Amino acid sequence: MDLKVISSKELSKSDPVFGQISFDNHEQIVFCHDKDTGLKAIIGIHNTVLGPALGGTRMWNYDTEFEALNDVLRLSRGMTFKSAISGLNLGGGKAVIIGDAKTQKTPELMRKFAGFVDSLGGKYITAEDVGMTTNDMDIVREVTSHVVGVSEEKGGSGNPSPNTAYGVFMGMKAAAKYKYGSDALEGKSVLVQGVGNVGEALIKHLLKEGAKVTISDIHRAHSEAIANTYKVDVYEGDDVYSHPMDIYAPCALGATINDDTINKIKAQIIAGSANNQLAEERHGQMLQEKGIVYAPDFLINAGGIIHVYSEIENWDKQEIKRKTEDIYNTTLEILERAAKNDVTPNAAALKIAKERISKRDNEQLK
Ligand SMILES: NC(=O)c1ccc[n+]([C@@H]2O[C@H](COP(=O)([O-])OP(=O)(O)OC[C@H]3O[C@@H](n4cnc5c(N)ncnc54)[C@H](O)[C@@H]3O)[C@@H](O)[C@H]2O)c1
Repeated sequence: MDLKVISSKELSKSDPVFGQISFDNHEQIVFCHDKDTGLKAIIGIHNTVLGPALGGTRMWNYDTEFEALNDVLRLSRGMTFKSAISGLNLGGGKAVIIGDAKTQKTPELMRKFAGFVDSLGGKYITAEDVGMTTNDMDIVREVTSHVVGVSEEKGGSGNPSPNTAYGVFMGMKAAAKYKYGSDALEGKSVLVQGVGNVGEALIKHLLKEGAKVTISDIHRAHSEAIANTYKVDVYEGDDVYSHPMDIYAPCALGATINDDTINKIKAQIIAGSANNQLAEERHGQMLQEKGIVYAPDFLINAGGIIHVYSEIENWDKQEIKRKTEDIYNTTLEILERAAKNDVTPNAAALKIAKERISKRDNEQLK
């Protein structure tokens, strides 16, 4: 994405909403508040040309409201291009709830939030994101039908994370094919940063393929537990970006490829699940100059949305798998196209996504 990551101090200098740096012609921004439950949420609908705006709800203890707004603007925009590049008939949206998911999330708060989602009449469809679980989506489902990522017991598709990890694995293999001429990951050293829902599932694929996995997670006890379970190494130093590795898989939070880290990264390939990995578009150019192959995040982490979208299209498990495996060919195609046209893979992927939206927009105008 070509949006800057800036501090909340800088954000507060801009106009409160439409003047924000991350505002990019979003169609609708909904501020939701409920006195009794303490709900403070923002729903961002970026674009609905291809279909209803689908994207998860993130619950995070933002330092300021500016940060929450900035996040929902960036994330909803990313969803537009993720669905477009993946060939889904969906627009881009996202919601953020301001608060600590561990201490402030209650069923009542989730029901109130669901009421706001319902009030949009299907223009926005929610799902889980950071701080949310399938159980929370089951609660949302009690109030509104405009939710996916519901548990299998309640007729949904269940946790999307394993499928996100499978898509990332496909994208990583395609990047390896492009870089090394073979997509085998056997013997390649891969650093997985963030071993939560997606990171852990990714480790399983990597180990099965014979990769040498090192993990890093801010929660020490959790990373040690994962290391014990899968017999992988834990990164011990204090500068993970300088760690020698063939492949860097960012699976924690976004913007880890930035001015501070870019000159340290020694990997030949970057392929991970985190949204908005490039702090700014120019960091994509810098990676290219360094010869580092970057598999665009919004392309290779689409396994999750493919998974939950199956609830709308009634796809079975085979169809979900097939569509997720398509990420391999699309990634390879985009890397080749980017090299041919001397643009970054991110720019090449974004161009295809935007063309699909424009085409549909023009058809609708006819
Ligand atoms: N879950 C999905 O299906 C899905 C789909 C698309 C994109 N993503 C993105 O992938 C990323 C991971 O998602 P998840 O569902 O696994 O989240 P998660 O919350 O389950 O896991 C994130 C992990 O990262 C760790 N972490 C946080 N900051 C870190 C840091 N600075 N260094 C190292 N570790 C750190 C956390 O301790 C946690 O273990 C997120 O950016 C998410 O938006 C997830």
